[in-house]
Formats: sequence, structure tokens, C-alpha cells
Amino acid sequence: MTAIQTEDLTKFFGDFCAVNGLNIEADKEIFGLLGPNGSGKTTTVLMLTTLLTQDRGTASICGYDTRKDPDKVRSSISYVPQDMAIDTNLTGRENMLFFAKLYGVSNPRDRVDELLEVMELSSRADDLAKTYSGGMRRRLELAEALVHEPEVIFLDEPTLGLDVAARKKIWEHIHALNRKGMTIFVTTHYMDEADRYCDRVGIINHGMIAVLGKPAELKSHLMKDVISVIVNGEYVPVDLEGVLFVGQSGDELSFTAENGREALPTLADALSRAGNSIRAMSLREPTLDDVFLQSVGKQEESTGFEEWKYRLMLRRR
Ligand SMILES: Nc1ncnc2c1ncn2[C@@H]1O[C@H](COP(=O)(O)OP(=O)(O)OP(=O)(O)O)[C@@H](O)[C@H]1O
Repeated sequence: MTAIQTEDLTKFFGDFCAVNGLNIEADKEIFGLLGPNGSGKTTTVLMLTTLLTQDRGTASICGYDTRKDPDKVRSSISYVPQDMAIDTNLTGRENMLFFAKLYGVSNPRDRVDELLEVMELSSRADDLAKTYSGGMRRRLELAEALVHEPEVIFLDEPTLGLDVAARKKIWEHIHALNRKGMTIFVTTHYMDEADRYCDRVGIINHGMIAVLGKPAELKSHLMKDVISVIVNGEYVPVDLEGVLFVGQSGDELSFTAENGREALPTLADALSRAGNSIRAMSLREPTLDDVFLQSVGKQEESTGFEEWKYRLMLRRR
């Protein structure tokens, strides 16, 4: 039975279609839903977790229809939103016990001890949660989400605002849960993390899935080679057949070509003839960021998406 399955899942807010005919499946994998600000990620997660009712289509979790069997869906899942409520005036253990009792877990103390151990929080279990680092709080939230042994877990931006080491640790835990057979549905705006840790990703834009697949496949299908160039001063545009100027991000000018190795010297020559002074030039593999840019569009990436990242960073404690 597929853990998550949607068919034509659609949600309107008034006349506005926030999620439009979503068809996705995820099973015993780490599935990443990526998309710019307002693209419909949260609305999708809310429908999948029974917190919002769709206007059209169906969604099922572990074989249970979200509309017909919401209670069974809820007992099969956990949802960790960005700002999950942990009581910082309680200890980690007290927070966990509260959750375990809320879910009616038999043997709550044993279960809590076990999860604190799994999330590497045992040594700090009796300290107040307000003394925890961001990464520890996030691990406590994950531990809480596991008390009733869900089959599917929804994580909204699980690593947002954490430092590199804490982010890595959270992903290690997510992977460990997945290895035990859990299906993980995660939203993230960290493309490098989605690339590295998600088995498959879906990029949603204007409520519709723009691309869906394994990161490696998406990169190989959607993009050609990327030639990265840094010039001294202003870039003087060149027009070269078979080489496409993608855009500029900071100092880096990006070009794509079918065969980057062959195009690189030709591009170097064209750039110099046009009057550019080349500081650095290299060939790189396409990244999921390139896939995102190509499928979502440059305009949105450089405006709304950045604002969105910033807004979320501020919201994070
Ligand atoms: N309750 C609501 N009433 C009206 N419009 C809504 C409501 N909830 C969401 N929307 C709109 O639906 C669209 C999708 O919103 P959603 O929150 O799902 O996007 P998102 O991809 O999660 O964005 P973000 O990354 O900013 O959280 C947005 O245009 C949003 O303004």
C-alpha cells in the first residue's frame, strides 16, 4: 500500500487555485517538495495531514482516504511544522512525557527514554528546553513526533535556521527513520540538502508540479553542462551559438552548453573578443538550484523566493 498518494488534488481559496491537480506518490522514501513562496507547499501538506479539505481530487495516506478516514490518517502520521510548540519552561523529558500521554502511549516513560536516546538527547533530558540549541530543539520536536510510531512523517523546513553541523545531524536522523521503513515528506528551500538527502523531489510552482523525479535524473534531463565565468568589471554580453547565458548570481555568470568541455574555449575566446577580462572560468555539474531556476523561472527566484527565505529565517526562533 502506497504511503502517500494523491490524485488530482486541488484546493481553491475563493477563485484562486492554490493547488492544482496534484498527482504524487511517495512510499518508504524521503520525498522533498520544493517551490517558491506561495507555490502551494503548505496547502498541500495541510491537505495531506487532514488539516484542510480539498475541493477536488483525493489523497490517501497508508491506504486511508484523508476525507473519509481522517482519524485513521491522523494515527498513521506525524506533522512537524516549522514552529512546533515545545514548552521551553519544561525539560526535554517533561515535553516528551506530555506528548506521550497526549497520544495515550502505553509505557510512556520507556518510550520517552528510548526516543531521547535515539535523538541523542538523553544527557540533557532533564535540562530545561530553553537551554537547548536550535538543533537540539529540532531533535526534541522530531522525538515528540515519533511517540506514537507513525508510518509517515511530514516535516516542514526541518533544518531552517540551523547551523551546518546541526543540519547534517537532523538529516542523519531523518535518514535513520527512513531506513526503518518510515516515509518522510519534507518541504525545504535548501536545494543542496534536497539534492543530497531526498530520494525524489517535486518542484511545485503556481500550485502545479513542474518537475518530479530523482535529483540526479532531474539534473541530467533538464540541464546541460554549466560553464561558470567570473569577469573583472561589467559583463559585456556575447552571443554564441550553442551556448546560452543563464544569468548572473553574485560574481558568477552561468552559461549552459550541450558539451561544456568543447564550448569552454570557444566561449572564452568570444568573451575576450567582446572586451571581457576573464578572472576565472570553470566547468561544473548542474545543481538542483539550476533545475529549480529553469523550472520555476529566474524572476521568481530572485524576488519572491529570496524574500520568502528571509521571512522564514526571521520567524525561526
Ligand atoms: N487561507 C488562505 N486563504 C487565502 N489564500 C491562501 C490561504 N492559504 C494560502 N493561500 C494562498 O495560497 C497560495 C499557496 O500558499 P501556500 O502557503 O500553500 O504556499 P507555500 O508554497 O507553502 O508558501 P510559503 O513557502 O511562503 O509558505 C498562496 O498564494 C497563498 O497566499
